[in-house]
Amino acid sequence: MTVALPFSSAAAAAALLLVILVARAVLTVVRFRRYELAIPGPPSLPFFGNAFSVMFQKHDVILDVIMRLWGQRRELSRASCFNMLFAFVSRPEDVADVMKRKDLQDKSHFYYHLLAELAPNGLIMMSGAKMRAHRSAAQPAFHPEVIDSFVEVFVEEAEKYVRDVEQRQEVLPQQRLFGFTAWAFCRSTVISDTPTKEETAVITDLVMLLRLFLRVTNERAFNPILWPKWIFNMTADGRQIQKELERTRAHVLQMMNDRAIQLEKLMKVEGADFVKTRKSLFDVFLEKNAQGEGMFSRDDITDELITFLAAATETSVSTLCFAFKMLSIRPDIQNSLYEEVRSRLGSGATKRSIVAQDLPQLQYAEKFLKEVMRMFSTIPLSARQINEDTELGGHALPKGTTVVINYFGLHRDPVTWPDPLRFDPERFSPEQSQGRHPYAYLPFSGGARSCIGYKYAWAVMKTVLATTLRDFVVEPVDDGLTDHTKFKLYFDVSLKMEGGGVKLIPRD
Ligand code: HEM
Repeated sequence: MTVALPFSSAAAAAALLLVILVARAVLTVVRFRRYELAIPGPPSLPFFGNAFSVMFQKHDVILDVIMRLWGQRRELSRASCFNMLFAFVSRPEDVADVMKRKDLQDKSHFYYHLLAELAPNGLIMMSGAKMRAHRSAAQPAFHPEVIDSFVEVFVEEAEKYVRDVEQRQEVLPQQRLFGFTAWAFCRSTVISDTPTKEETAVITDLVMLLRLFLRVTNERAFNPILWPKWIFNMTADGRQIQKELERTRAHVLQMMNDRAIQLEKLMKVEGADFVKTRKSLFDVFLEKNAQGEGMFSRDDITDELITFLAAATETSVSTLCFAFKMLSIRPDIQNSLYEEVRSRLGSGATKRSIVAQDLPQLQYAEKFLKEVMRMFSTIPLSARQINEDTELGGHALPKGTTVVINYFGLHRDPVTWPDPLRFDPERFSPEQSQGRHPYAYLPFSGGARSCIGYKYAWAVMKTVLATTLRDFVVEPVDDGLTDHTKFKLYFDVSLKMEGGGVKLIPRD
């Protein structure tokens, strides 16, 4: 028999429940605050933490705010926001600890869970056994010998790109560098033959979508109202991304399916060793799919194509844009670099294209690009997830904390880099590099989650830089940006600057 509670008893039960819930919430806030305040950091409020400093900012000021509040701190420091704890590390010793520890290899939920909406099964977001399987399958495609075999394609694309710039005589636009890197990537790792019209359209759409997605994701990461997907999908950007993503994914999947059929035919004609000798990244993935390996479904491979294309283009283009801008305002450096290029590739009627053997000889180009990536850390920040209560940099950190690796701060740390805002490629001469902490310079991150494509990136960047300098003088545009310490920097995953155009004046 059920007994109806009199109203007053129901109200008392509800009130008790409410008290318990409030008490639990208060205890959570108090416990969190104890952890938080034990770590040095800028002033913060209970529960809200630093939300009012960082959240709801426009995307082009977030980096400034972060660097102002946390960038100058060498010791591990904390940020917080709605009871989420963030630990910033920027000292080589602490960064080394993060890179080496097995329990700190998973990417953070914060930020990365938004990136994951682009390609949830891509390597950047993966963890555990699947991540290791994908990395080890991809690794052979980035072997130095394989990369050397791609240089011909990089050169063809670079020559195409310089001719294009020559004809149009325009300010060097990012868009062209995106075209160059995207095609160099696709022709070397996805589609071996001359791309069809349909493939061209798919890749062009994908590059446009990536640009939009990364810009919008950065804004969204710092706007909690847009964190729930269903709210974001109601915004104009959200609707556009959803629509474009569905369409583009379907086309990429179709491209994969076509390639799988083509591959099957080629393997019948050329034997099972076909993939082994070619080692194109996506052929290796497709072969694993054909062998029934569960970790390589066609959906996984589609996500990998999107992930690798984003990782390869976004970073290389950002670095190259800073490189060209620096050359335009530092004629002394440009002259040294040109001398190196001329001594290998010649000039005027006797000039030739770059070949793989030239790349290791471009030593000054290497020092210059290293200094570009130090001064303008291509990826200024990345983040890992703490899955169990732990200790880092002498501080207790609870499960759920996000560790933010501050490469931007690491690369401008005055202890490692005296006069850090001075731009000087000679910092990377063998003499000056001696004794430097091995984790003081990490443009490609480090440890088990380091950049898998770094050797590839070197080859692409050196090829396009040398080919451009062989044919053009890089000159500044009339934008008043003559001092690199005054560049207005911001990030949307990779570092960018406002403006940044240069003029390319033909040498001959
Ligand atoms: C200048 C060029 C490049 C720079 C500065 C760069 C930098 C980085 C950094 C810092 C990370 C770690 C990101 C994180 O921890 O979330 C990373 C990861 C990655 N990069 Fe690169 N990258 C470059 C070019 C490339 C290229 C050309 C490719 C492929 C062809 C590539 C593929 C990847 C992939 C797949 C990952 C994820 C690895 C993992 O999470 O296990 N990157 N890159």
